[in-house]
Amino acid sequence: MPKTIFEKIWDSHIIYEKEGGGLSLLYIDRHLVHEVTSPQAFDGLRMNNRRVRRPDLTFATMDHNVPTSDRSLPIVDQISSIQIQTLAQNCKEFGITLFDMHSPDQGIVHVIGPDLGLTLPGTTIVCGDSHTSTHGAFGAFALGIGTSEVEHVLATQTLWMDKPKTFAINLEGRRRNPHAVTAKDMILYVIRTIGTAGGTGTVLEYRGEAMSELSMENRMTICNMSIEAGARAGLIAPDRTTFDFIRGRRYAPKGEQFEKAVEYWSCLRTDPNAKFDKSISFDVGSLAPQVSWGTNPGMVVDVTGAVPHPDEFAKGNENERKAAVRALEYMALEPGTPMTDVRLDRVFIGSCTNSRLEDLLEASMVVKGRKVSPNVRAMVVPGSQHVKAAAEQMGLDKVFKEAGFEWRESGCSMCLGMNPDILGPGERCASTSNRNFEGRQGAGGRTHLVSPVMAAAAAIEGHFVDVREWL
Ligand SMILES: CC(C)[C@H](C(=O)O)[C@@H](O)C(=O)O
Ligand code: SF4
Repeated sequence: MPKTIFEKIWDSHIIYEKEGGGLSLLYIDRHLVHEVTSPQAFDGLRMNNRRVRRPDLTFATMDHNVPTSDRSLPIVDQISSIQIQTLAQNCKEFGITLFDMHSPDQGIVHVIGPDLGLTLPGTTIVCGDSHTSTHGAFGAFALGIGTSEVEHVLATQTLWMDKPKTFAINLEGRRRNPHAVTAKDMILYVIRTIGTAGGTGTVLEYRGEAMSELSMENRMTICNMSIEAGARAGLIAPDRTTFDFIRGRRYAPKGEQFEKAVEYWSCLRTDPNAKFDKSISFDVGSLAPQVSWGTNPGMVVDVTGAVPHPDEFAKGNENERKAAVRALEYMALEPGTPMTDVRLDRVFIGSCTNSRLEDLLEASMVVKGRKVSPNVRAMVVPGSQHVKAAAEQMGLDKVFKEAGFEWRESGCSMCLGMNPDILGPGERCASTSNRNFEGRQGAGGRTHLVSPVMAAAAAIEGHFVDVREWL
């Protein structure tokens, strides 16, 4: 029977499956760990006198709570400081490799996995973090799990789960201006269309002409936000671009092993007649840069559009209309206002969605030779120390600093308010991250989700602009 790539990975990892449905037991190839969702899992192991089953398949980093300023200084916030120390102690006690705050390999968990070659096609990857879906860009089944599941995986290297359904997202056509209309715009448009619950219970497979021309960085941006469409995971079949990215990375197979792996990885594609439970098609040819106006990642318009009126949603359902009213109030926006008139206080280029080298390079091209608007405070936070070093080697730090951006150490930073980088109440921010929920970047802060080039242009102008005119 023809199979989708997801079904191939699923079938090759099943240890136990009950006839007639119910939970299945899945083998896990890679477990990534960070400081926020792991402390209770390790406590659970200790209480039951258990060890970590496969410390060699488990890797940890510190990302959510770490400051992005001078790391030789003590961490002021008590909770952050405790979480960080606890992770270090747990990794030591249980024999897990940790990339700590001072390691040259430290970074956001979903950036360092691919950086280090820990993320490989055809594998199952879990982490106590919803954006684990990022790793699906390599043709892996990668999903976020809760803390009790983290404990289960630590103890057994397996996971109980319901088999998700499959959902094909066909992205066809070619973008007219791929520098200005980015992978971020593609995924924001998908979520705007299918909604934040559109992918519930499914694994999204992104397919089509528009996907094959994307770099791995771009593919990661797309898979990263699968979770914002409500999906369990998102994935993309691996191809030459994938194999070239992996070759030579620290934990990737080497030499003959690599060639053998590529042979296997090349079979990881959906068979021609395989059936998806759902499918939808998009033409990206005329796609415009996207900007979120509300408080969930589906509340998005074209940058050339205007803040919508709640009545536009009345046809859908009353709850949507009410959500729009509340979102507009929180965001302090008037219906009908052109998006290009929305003025900003802050700009954040970073997060596991858009903090890789290519993101920073693209943004730097917009910034080069220009100055950040005097009304805006703007920062760039590379996703990992590797990204930071590579960007510095290319002189990108200078481009950003000369324009008036802050250039910081790697971590989750202002993507969420778990470290010193936060918005003040009422501050409005153009952010390259993935969530614009109320208070996400700090209590009372207002988030607009955009691509790195849009964020860069907005920093310069002090408001949104159609970046197609710049690039
Ligand atoms: C802290 C963590 C549990 C959380 C997640 O799972 O996504 C965070 O990374 C986020 O982006 O909100
Ligand atoms: S960068 Fe943001 S979305 Fe990504 S793991 Fe960190 S907090 Fe979560």
